[in-house]
Amino acid sequence: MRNLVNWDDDRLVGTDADGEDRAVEAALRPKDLGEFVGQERVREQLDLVLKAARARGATADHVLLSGAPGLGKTTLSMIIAAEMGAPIRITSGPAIQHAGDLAAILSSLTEGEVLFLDEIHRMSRPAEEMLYMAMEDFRVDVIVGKGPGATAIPLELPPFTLVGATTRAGLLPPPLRDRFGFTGHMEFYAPAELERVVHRSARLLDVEIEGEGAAEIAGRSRGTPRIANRLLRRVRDYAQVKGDGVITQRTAAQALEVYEVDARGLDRLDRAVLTALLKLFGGGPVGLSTLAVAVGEERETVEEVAEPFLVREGLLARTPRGRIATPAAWEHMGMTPPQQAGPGGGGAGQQGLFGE
Ligand SMILES: Nc1ncnc2c1ncn2[C@@H]1O[C@H](COP(=O)(O)OP(=O)(O)OP(=O)(O)O)[C@@H](O)[C@H]1O
Repeated sequence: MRNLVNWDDDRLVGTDADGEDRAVEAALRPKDLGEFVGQERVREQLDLVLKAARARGATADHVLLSGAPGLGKTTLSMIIAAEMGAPIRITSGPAIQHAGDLAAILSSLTEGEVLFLDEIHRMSRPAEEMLYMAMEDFRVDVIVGKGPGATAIPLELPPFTLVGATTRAGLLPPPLRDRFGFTGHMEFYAPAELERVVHRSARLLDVEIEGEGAAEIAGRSRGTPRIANRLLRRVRDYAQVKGDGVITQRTAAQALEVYEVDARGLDRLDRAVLTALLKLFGGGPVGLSTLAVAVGEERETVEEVAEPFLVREGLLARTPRGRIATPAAWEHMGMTPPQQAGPGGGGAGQQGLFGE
């Protein structure tokens, strides 16, 4: 079976960072809250939290950031450290499988240090329980020995700020969630905000770009700065090879057509799903398995890789009877729904056959 993570990695519009992303992201990260584009509410609230902590001369409260990949959680954690004049340690939930791994990290923190824990919902249970006490009392109990002879040795920790990141705050057990003093929910970015991200990155990458070129890239970036920066790099390549290096609306549109990212940010897989749904099943309802077979992909790929964005965009709906295309899907794909095709048109009468 095809690995879903790899599917997402391979996509130009995938949200997880690939090797090239990681190499350039460090250079493109905003360094302070003023440079951080969008997320007005989180930015404003965080600004208050940090200013108040600085005024008290205290370590900032623990911060939980939730939101989809690539929206700037890592960037924001680095900004928190920078604004507090503190060092930062970066690790992730899956990297902490034993409570001992966490104890080793916690005991080496310095006073005021920021600990960024990405994918905090994927930590092991024992590590999670150790974290409760560390967050609340700045103390951990290190268990030495096994069985009846095991002893808990208390270890004092310096005050630190935990910044936890998760794709969904709801995935966290309430006792962990409650120990954060501030929770910021990161939203997808509006096109105008992504335009600012693209302009800023173009400046840092020393690429000349026109306003309409930035708008074209922003409109295809699925509300996500990481994707905007990735598309910018591919469009830059195209502009250098096929033009004079300047990114105009035309070069951006042509380049992204070559890379099969359409005007709304849909790629080949997304369009294959919509095409099957519209052409073969008259817009649905159709069951997920049937749709997946029609697209030639695994059920999970359709459900977890393609559908979330199609649903978010209002192009596809998941109903108890199966998947259905919305009027916006017909419009986006330049097709006419069966009921509007005149007498005898479309296969609406057969739709029930394909529901699951
Ligand atoms: N608000 C923003 N303004 C400008 N650039 C941004 C912003 N948010 C994110 N970026 C850029 O997007 C890229 C991805 O951001 P980041 O790594 O912080 O995302 P993330 O939410 O931590 O993703 P993941 O959950 O996959 O680790 C970075 O290169 C960063 O420069």
